Amino acid sequence: MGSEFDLNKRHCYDLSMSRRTRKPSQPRPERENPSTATSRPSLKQLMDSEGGAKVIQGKKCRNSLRSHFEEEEKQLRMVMEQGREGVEGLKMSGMELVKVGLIVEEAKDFERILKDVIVRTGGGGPKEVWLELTARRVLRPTHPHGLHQLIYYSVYSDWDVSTKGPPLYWFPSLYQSQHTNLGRLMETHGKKLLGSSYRDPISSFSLFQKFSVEHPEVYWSFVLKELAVVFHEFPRCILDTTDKSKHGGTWFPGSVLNIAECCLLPLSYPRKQDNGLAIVWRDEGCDDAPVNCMTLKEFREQVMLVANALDATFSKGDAIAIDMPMTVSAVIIYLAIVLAGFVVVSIADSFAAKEIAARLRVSKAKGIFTQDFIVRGGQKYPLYSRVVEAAPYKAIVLPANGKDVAIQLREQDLSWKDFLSSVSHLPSPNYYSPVYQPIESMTNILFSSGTTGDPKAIPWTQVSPIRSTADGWAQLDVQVGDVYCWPTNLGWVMGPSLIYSCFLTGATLALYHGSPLGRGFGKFIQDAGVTILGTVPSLVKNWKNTKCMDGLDWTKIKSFASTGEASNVDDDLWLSSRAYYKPIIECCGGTELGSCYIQGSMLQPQAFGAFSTASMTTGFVILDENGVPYPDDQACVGEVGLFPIYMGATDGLLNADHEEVYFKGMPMYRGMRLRRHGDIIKRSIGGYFVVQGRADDTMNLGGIKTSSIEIERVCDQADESILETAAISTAPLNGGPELLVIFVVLKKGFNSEPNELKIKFSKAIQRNLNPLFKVAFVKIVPEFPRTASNKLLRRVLRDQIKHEFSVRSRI
Ligand SMILES: Nc1ncnc2c1ncn2[C@@H]1O[C@H](COP(=O)(O)OP(=O)(O)OP(=O)(O)O)[C@@H](O)[C@H]1O
Repeated sequence: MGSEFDLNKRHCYDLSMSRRTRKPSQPRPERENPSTATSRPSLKQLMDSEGGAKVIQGKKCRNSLRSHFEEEEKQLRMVMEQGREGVEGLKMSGMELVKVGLIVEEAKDFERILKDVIVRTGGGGPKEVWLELTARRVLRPTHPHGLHQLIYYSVYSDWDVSTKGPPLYWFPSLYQSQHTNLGRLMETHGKKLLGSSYRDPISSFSLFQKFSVEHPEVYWSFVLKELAVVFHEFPRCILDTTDKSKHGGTWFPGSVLNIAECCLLPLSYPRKQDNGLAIVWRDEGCDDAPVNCMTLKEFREQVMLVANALDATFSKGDAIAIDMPMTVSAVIIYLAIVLAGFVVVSIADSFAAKEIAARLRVSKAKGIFTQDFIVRGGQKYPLYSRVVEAAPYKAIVLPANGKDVAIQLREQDLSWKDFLSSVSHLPSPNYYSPVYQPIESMTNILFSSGTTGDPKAIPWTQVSPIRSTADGWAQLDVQVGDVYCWPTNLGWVMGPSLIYSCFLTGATLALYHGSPLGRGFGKFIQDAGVTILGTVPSLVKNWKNTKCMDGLDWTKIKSFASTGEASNVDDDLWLSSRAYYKPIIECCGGTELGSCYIQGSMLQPQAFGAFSTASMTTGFVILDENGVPYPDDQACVGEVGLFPIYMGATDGLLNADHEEVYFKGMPMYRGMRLRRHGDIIKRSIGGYFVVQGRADDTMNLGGIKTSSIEIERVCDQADESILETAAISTAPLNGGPELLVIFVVLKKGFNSEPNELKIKFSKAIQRNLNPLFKVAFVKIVPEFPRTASNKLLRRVLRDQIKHEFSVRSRI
């Protein structure tokens, strides 16, 4: 099995192999330059300057330093040779520690601690050593990333992924697990439901997940009570499967509610008090000002004010768009639209006028909320002018800064100030009676990213928010008292999901009004005391590469989350290390599912860039090329086929044939027509999953089906000049086997020749994946085409290269 971690072996410092023995062609791992990663001098600097060495070392001279480290290394070797199995890769010298940025005294201490850890875990393997290292907080967020890399990759240097599964970096404790949302639920009901098979939340997690797939109505009846879902009329039952046209089932039939009202009401369980913190936020540029706070009561009154103003401007049932950054006002508008029985049309603020127009047309939106400008990274970008180009019927325009908009509006448009003043004559403008609707009513029209084709217009009912929140509740463990931040936009599924995940669980929503790329964002995470931080892989890459978060304290974070694209192991190592190795819960799903179908879990050990379970109540199989499912316990790679009964999944699309997109041509399994999701996933030994990309991105190289992501993982590591790669295959003009083409974006300040890279890529792919694969062509580009949500568009690269080949053939 092509192993992701084998590649990282090239990151590994086999510390028994000194620098002298490293072959020149062997790439050094990408790591922080000690001299820039820390203001402390490196050993080389110390040794180059006699004076420097004296400052740090007092009387110790170069030779005694060396002999000290040699002595320590000898002792360590003795410990490890005393018949204990130990961890070979950890035989490191103090020199190596100094090389990654520790000062000499620290290196000595560190070496001692490592030795102690090895002794204490004597007989144990890498997992035990890593667990001990993290439990003792040996590696600190302030340590240079090079040290984290050195230790992690060394600990796991001899780890065989093909027999042991991916290396694990986080392990739940029994105590911790019993205090998670899902752990508590399992402790309360586990024995009753699973009988004597139930032991504890960790050992019985998989069994409980399977139970939830087989008895979703039981699971959801429990979880509903844990969330702030208040029915105006109770459902007749949890699940009704009599309507066979609805593959996913009819959920909570007959119930009536207003899901926005559920967000706004105070409640005893989960505890939501009027004076509790609903939202904390900060504007970019005010990084030293106190964090702004809004209580639940203040928030509710604002939402109700806007709901009244909506009634004064629109007709019931209208679709109303929002195209602006995800600010406090945007969240208020979102919930006000739902509270008042209108439908939100979510449009990401990065779209061009044409894209906005397409979304307004499909949704038949009667108006749009937008801003005059977007302030991001210290720059001001026009937004209103872009929106107006898309010709909405009516725009309500908020100011990016200050009290009023800074531009001239069209005649039919309203400023935010005028919009709100339309209800100032009401006796209680801050009070609104919610519009209760059947649970299946549409509340939001979202659009998929468009990675595989035209974006789909996806209707969210009142079921979707419940499903979305429940995933966060179960797997990210969102609880009362948490401060939850995820830089995103209402135009992406994470936007609405984040709103509901906070207000239906009693957590506080944290919003940064500005760019999440810079230090200002990181300082907000620190100052707001964020406990759950959601990310996308490109953000993490940027934070790590620019080092903009160095020195900030993120240790209140109890878990991270990542979604959108496959994560990079080393970037995640960096992220997790910011908070003493907290878990990064990978989430992968779809806008049309309202949820994740695979996730990480706080009840299972976690591996970087991998998913540990199907989400609660989700069942799926992995299909081979003939559509036949692999056995559940077999390591394999194939396309996902979801079990169709799925709480929160769509049963209609506004601009495409739902049946055709998700069900037509899918195989039957145990009497069910499976639901298409389009992802290729790999299941490893131990049941961990890695997403290998979309089925459309699969390549056929010399008759062997290969995923682009697998090739990219190898190529990303092939040379230090590489920031990222994209692999596609194309049929040659004159026919024959598909050709493998690698697109490359280089790191700033690096230069490389395509032909040199071609040789390096071919060698790396042959060594790590398949000796028969050969790179046909390498193209260096300044950046990759991406969807507005930052997903790589391989289909655009495929078209580009096809065009380029055909032009060349004509010359
Ligand atoms: N953590 C993740 N790791 C890898 N891939 C992910 C992850 N999260 C999401 N994805 C990818 O994104 C997809 C879901 O994205 P979204 O719902 O926006 O639709 P899309 O499939 O990108 O767009 P469209 O259906 O329009 O082509 C997943 O099916 C998966 O391919």
